[in-house]
Amino acid sequence: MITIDNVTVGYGTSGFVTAVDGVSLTINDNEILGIAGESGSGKSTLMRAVYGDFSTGLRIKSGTVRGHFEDARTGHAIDAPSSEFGKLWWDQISYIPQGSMSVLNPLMKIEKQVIDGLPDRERQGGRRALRQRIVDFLAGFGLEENVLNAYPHQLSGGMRQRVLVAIAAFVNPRLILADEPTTALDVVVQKKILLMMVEIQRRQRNSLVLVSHDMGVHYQITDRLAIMYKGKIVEAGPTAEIFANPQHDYTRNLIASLPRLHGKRSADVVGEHA
Ligand SMILES: Nc1ncnc2c1ncn2[C@@H]1O[C@H](COP(=O)(O)OP(=O)(O)OP(=O)(O)O)[C@@H](O)[C@H]1O
Repeated sequence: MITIDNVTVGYGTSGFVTAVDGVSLTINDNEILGIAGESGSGKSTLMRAVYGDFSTGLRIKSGTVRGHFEDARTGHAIDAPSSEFGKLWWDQISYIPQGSMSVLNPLMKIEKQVIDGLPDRERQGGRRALRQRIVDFLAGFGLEENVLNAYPHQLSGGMRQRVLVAIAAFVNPRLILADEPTTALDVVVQKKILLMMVEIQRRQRNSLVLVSHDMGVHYQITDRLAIMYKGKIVEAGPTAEIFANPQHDYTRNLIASLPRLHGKRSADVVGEHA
């Protein structure tokens, strides 16, 4: 679905500060791919490059990020570099950035933000019908209709985060990029939201890339895992294999820093809640 080939990404117009250094990685159809690594290792930068968001001064210095999708309406293959991904936002790719409060407009009610953010075609059946579809969809996330009438500050952090996940999933994109979607939340709420994301992925059979520094989260829900260290991917592979046989010292340290692996892998966890 996405091929990242030897990509070097950084910031700056006059100078260039490297944040991601010669990374190659594939995002496959129908998988949950985890990206782990310490703060500043380049995880968010890699996500922005994969999303094709160059608004932060981000620049791909060398290498390529290419997407391979299928147009849901025509069935035609779409093959594009990340500089053209803006056209694929919503339909094919959606993004849940870090920090719900910084993403949601504090001065605007949720309803307006959700509806205004959707592509025009979603509004073709009329605003009322769309609103009802959103209400039904939010119900699946344990969110009641009155959430739509609220301003972001009137919701808890967990509710805001669920709203963001719901918006990202509503139009059934083929790829959802989630950058630390639950980091600021307590573990109970975190678990609920992650389960929701796993359930969406299993239902929509799309791809979810989950950035988290929490190896426990990766152990529980990801199929494959890439470990970043100082701008590079130091190892990548099936999550179970990386936990069973970590190759890199940094990965070994990350795993050793976990207090105890007491969780179950996603199939069991989701099964319990099905
Ligand atoms: N908008 C920006 N302008 C300039 N430099 C940036 C910008 N965003 C990130 N960087 C730099 O790029 C490097 C990688 O940052 P990035 O946010 O991608 O790491 P991260 O692994 O996601 O960290 P965290 O876990 O703290 O979010 C860091 O040195 C950071 O200072």
